Amino acid sequence: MLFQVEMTVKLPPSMPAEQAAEIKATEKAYAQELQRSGKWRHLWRVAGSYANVSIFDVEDNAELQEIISNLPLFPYMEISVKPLCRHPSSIREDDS
Ligand SMILES: O=C(O)C[C@H]1C=CC(=O)O1
Repeated sequence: MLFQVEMTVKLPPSMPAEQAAEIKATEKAYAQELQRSGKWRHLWRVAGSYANVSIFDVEDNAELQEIISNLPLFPYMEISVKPLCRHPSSIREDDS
């Protein structure tokens, strides 16, 4: 199942820079592992924002929830999820 997920990061301004850097590094490793596994299919920065638009390819809603809730930045993000299905005019083989 494919999902579009939008994540907006809102770290508290009071968080020490060292702690923020550690969380971001852990997040990066987790995100890259999920990309290598194929579960996190696309990851795009929203220009001008500390936000991303991502496409996840997971078994079901429960797996998406598990992945997202384990993101190290999860407590500091606003997240929206939209389920996707194949567009009838798509020419891409891997859209479903
Ligand atoms: O930077 C972000 O958009 C937040 C998050 C998503 C992947 C990652 O490495 O950090």
